[in-house]
Amino acid sequence: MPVSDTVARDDTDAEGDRLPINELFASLQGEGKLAGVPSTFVRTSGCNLRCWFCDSFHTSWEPTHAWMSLDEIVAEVESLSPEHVVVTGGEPLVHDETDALLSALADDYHLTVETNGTLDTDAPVDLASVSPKLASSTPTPENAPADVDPGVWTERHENARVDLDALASLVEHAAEFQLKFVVTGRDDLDEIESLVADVRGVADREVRDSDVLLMPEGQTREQLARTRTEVADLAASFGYRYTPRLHVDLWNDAPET
Ligand SMILES: C[S@@+](CC[C@H](N)C(=O)[O-])C[C@H]1O[C@@H](n2cnc3c(N)ncnc32)[C@H](O)[C@@H]1O
Ligand SMILES: Nc1nc2[nH]cc(C(=O)O)c2c(=O)[nH]1
Ligand code: SF4
Ligand SMILES: [Mg+2]
Repeated sequence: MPVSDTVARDDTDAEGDRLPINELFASLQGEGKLAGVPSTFVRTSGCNLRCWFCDSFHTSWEPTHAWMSLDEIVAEVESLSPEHVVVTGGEPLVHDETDALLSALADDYHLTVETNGTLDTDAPVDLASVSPKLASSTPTPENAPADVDPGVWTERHENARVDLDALASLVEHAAEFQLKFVVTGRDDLDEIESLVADVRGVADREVRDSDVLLMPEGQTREQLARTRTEVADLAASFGYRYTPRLHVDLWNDAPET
């Protein structure tokens, strides 16, 4: 599994606000405008969507986690050396406590939030890394992960996956932003063009083509090898930016990478 299926820590009995944490580790940012930058990753568990391709199965379809207090999370982040912190999930913004975590870290770190763009935040964020989900992400009985029946999630995911107000708020609020689309093939591009036009229509901030990133779908090196050249060619022909998935190239689907 690309994220941890069992969690190597105990629930805290500390006082105060807590978050369900699937993993907390140092690595290189693998995706987006900051690809290659040493970063500490805080991965919350739990999501309001169910992408069929989710590379973090144990935060969405089958969540695992330990409950950690915000003080414990901050202390563990401090014990690792990177100046950049990436708060991800699951969907980190489903938890009210994520705002408090971001506020606690803001003075000392560059903060990236990885979000599916359906929820917004008032907390301080340096890079809003927004990955709106396309129709091609919707789970069906045919594409769902092994041993999973998507059930109500086909409709729930489809209804919830795009919220233009939340997208506008995220784009306007953070110091910097990127719109990072997971691309499965040429058919995704019409929806990306239309969604980017919609965001330009509602957001009170310029969205440049270079803020739009196309990322190949693939949880493993083998899967990425099948999608990345087509996605790179699409980025070149549409004038958008391509982002690799460096961590998959380097460490395949190992946990804590
Ligand atoms: C696991 S998600 C967590 C953050 C948030 N829930 C989201 O979807 O943006 C982290 C990043 O991985 C991307 N991702 C998930 N599964 C993927 C896959 N199979 N191929 C490529 N990117 C994937 C997401 O689109 C997102 O940019
Ligand atoms: N190395 C590395 N870079 C990443 N960038 C975004 C990630 C995520 O899961 O949100 C991620 C991840 O899981 N690992
Ligand atoms: S929104 Fe993110 S965490 Fe949730 S299922 Fe999709 S990729 Fe996974
Ligand atoms: Mg990841």
